[in-house]
Amino acid sequence: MGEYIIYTDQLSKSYQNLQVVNQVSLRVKKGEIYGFLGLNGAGKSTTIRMLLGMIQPTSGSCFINGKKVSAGNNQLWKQVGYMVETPFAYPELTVRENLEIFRKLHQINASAVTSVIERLNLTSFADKKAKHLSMGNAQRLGIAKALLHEPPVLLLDEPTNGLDPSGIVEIRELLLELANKGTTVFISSHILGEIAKIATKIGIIHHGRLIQELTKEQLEQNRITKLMVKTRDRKNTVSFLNSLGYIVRENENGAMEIIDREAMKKPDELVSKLVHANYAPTMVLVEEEDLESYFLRVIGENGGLENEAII
Ligand SMILES: Nc1ncnc2c1ncn2[C@@H]1O[C@H](COP(=O)(O)OP(=O)(O)OP(=O)(O)O)[C@@H](O)[C@H]1O
Repeated sequence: MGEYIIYTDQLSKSYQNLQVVNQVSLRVKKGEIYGFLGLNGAGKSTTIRMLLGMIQPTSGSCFINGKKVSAGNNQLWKQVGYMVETPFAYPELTVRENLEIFRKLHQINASAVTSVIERLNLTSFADKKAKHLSMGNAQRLGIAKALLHEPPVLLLDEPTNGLDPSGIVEIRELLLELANKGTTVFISSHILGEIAKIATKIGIIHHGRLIQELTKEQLEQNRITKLMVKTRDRKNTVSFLNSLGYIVRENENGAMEIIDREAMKKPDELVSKLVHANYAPTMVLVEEEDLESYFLRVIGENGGLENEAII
């Protein structure tokens, strides 16, 4: 356990008969950015709330920096900065006043507020009431609060919700900088593309189970390529390809998309079969599976999307 900053052992949570987190064993090392991915309702927030001692697990346990997480462990809060789904703020108070309250509560030095405001690009909103902030800036305030005491561990639930593209880049760079300095970052999202840009490790949770845990490098290796083909007679080409055992779907550009490991290895063979059957391709493209497709494929291989909100 020693080398892990965040460690959970068979962590489980049930509500009535519904098991929402099922024997999740997470291992996160110092300085790692761990991307915790899952569809809506997969169990991400419940796991994060257990890591923060906000919810009692039904069974199993979690440790942060070697200390067991429990509701009464006040020391834990010094180690962890967190932001869970809705960034917490006093709506009638300004950004600065919100941060001041937190600063006094945790006896942090006075300069911390101004520096975190600058860091999160909130200077021009510092005197604005929290209730008048845009969703993206409210999110920044939430992250500012999490960072105020410069904790060694950051737990962020969907931190880029509501941020515009430049805000997403800013937060990404900030998290990378923090991780480079040794902060351990645990970040949940349902958008793999965004997480993959910064995460050094990725865990995929589905129906409460951790179905895959892999490093950035493994993710690259596991991504499969796909073959895209266009012909002049799409309908019959699809039937022909189906008769050969290929699963074909139409993509948004009207091309036929074939995901098949064997076909990828020898795209020329597939093309020559098409030519011989009089379905000569007007376009052939080999494309690497995008991260979103990878995520959905892994989930599909583990029980599929039934009863899920599609992301
Ligand atoms: N207090 C509760 N009582 C009953 N069921 C709950 C409770 N809290 C969460 N759940 C259920 O647990 C499941 C997991 O919820 P959770 O919020 O952990 O998912 P999530 O992965 O964070 O989803 P999202 O991306 O939508 O936030 C959901 O089916 C949810 O309805």
